[in-house]
Amino acid sequence: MKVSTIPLPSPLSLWTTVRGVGPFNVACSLAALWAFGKVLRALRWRLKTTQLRGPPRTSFIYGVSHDLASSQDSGEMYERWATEYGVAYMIPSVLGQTRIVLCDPRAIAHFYARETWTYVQTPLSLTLLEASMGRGLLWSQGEDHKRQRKALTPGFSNAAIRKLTSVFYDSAYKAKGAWDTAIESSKDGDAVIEVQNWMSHISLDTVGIAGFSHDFGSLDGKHASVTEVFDTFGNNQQASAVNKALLLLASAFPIITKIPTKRRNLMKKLSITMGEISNDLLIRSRREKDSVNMSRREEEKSIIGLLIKSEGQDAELRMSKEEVVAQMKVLLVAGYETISISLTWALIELSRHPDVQTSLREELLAFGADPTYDQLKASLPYLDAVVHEILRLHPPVGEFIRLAAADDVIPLSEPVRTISGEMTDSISIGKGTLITISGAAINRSSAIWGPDAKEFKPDRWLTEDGISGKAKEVQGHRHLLTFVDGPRTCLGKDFAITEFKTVLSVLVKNFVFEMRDGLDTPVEIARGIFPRPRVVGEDGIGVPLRVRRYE
Ligand code: HEM
Repeated sequence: MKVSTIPLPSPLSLWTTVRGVGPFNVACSLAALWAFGKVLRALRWRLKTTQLRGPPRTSFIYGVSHDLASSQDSGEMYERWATEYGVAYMIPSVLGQTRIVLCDPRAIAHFYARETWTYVQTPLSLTLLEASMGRGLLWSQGEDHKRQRKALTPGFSNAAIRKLTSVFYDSAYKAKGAWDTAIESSKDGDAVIEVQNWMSHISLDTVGIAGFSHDFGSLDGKHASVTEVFDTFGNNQQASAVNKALLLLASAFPIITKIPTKRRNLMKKLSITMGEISNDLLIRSRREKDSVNMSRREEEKSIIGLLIKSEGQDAELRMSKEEVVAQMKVLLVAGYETISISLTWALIELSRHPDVQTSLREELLAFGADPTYDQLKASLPYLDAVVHEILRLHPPVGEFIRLAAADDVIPLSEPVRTISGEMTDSISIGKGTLITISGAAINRSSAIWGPDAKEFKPDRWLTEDGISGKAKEVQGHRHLLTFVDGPRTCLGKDFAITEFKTVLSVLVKNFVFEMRDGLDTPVEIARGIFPRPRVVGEDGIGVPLRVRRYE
């Protein structure tokens, strides 16, 4: 039998055809193909995804994203919508995109169990994370994330943090020394101290020494280039309307992040500065690792020491030099801003609640000596309660958006009404769905934490009934989403809580804090890399407190 073959066009004939058709027609055909693909994907998404109710768009272009981005408390908006539309709902986002918001403990637990595999970073997050920190732990997903996390984990073990506790105390006592001097030189016996700046110095020097055996010296008044860049972000509050619009539109078109805006230039500067610091530290630590001097070798117990070790024999955990540098950037960003924000909020809330401040001081003074790592964990219940109440009310990172990389079905603990009016106790998620979880909304939800959810009440942590039944359904450290949950749960959680407790205990034992302009001084949210508190009317991220010695 004769098999007829269809002759393939030669490259030359193809080129001739393309030339004949003309570039305009080729461009039109490609655009039509792209649009067709988009329509097909949208149709598939509609078929595969439960269509839920939700708030109407307030802007044709941004949906409700602009309202959320400019709100002082997006958590409150998410909570209000949950009351109206149920524990899972849809919000209109930029350029016709839709996001599903989960406010249900069962759904959230299901979601976090599938993080980095079914639910992954959005293209915009990937672009921004890579530009600022490289392809480190926060950027990686799936198997790659698992490998990187395994290599870093020993640096955060209980034994490792127990050893680092003295570093936390050293930073706290340096700040105490400087504040003593400031108070002594004032004739009124007190001083107005801009505490946010000091909390940043404490957290930067601590993460430098504990993470890489590098003293940034910011508590000794040294200028650290990394703080300059972070501060520029913090002081860059009045981002122009154009910049804000570009950032929002970038969620639909990540390529927009390549436009050289002021924010992008700052991100670039941040990356270069952190890259330089990381490189210097890497070279020094390698030199020390090779040194025959045993006391030097002991420094390998710092987080970077362990990272560098992972460059060695164990092929499974092997990381490239770029990855090691990226992890150092991740540690700097994760360990610097978050703790500094939490400590600042703690000093604000203690100034607003003098009774809580007094009770905390009484517990610390009754305890006597500076508590050890194990005592900080188990022997100071009121300190523990204050710290967790701050972490609940003021999570430094309040909201996460992820993309479904595969179809899924998410179970709910209570049914919700769909757009067509039926009740459902699970929602189908089509590949490509954007999912939002607001830790701030869940941590402060009255439906979950009870009617006093918005109040600063450390006592709730002291009794079994202080935490309501619904809150107990929230999975995550102490039923909070502050450190999230699942494979991406904060690796530095024990580091963070120990540092938080150490610094707070030294400061509250030795000083009394008051809002400079009275108990009711309003505090607002200023937007830097992370949202930070700021006393209304202050420049940048100023939080001035009146501080006197406790005698
Ligand atoms: C109050 C302080 C802190 C809070 C509230 C916090 C919160 C978080 C959150 C929410 C994440 C998840 C990020 C995401 O999924 O995109 C995270 C991840 C991470 N945090 Fe923290 N963090 C704190 C302090 C620290 C400190 C002090 C360190 C290190 C010294 C640290 C190291 C990390 C690392 C390495 C990750 C990445 C984990 C992964 O992707 O597997 N964090 N943190």
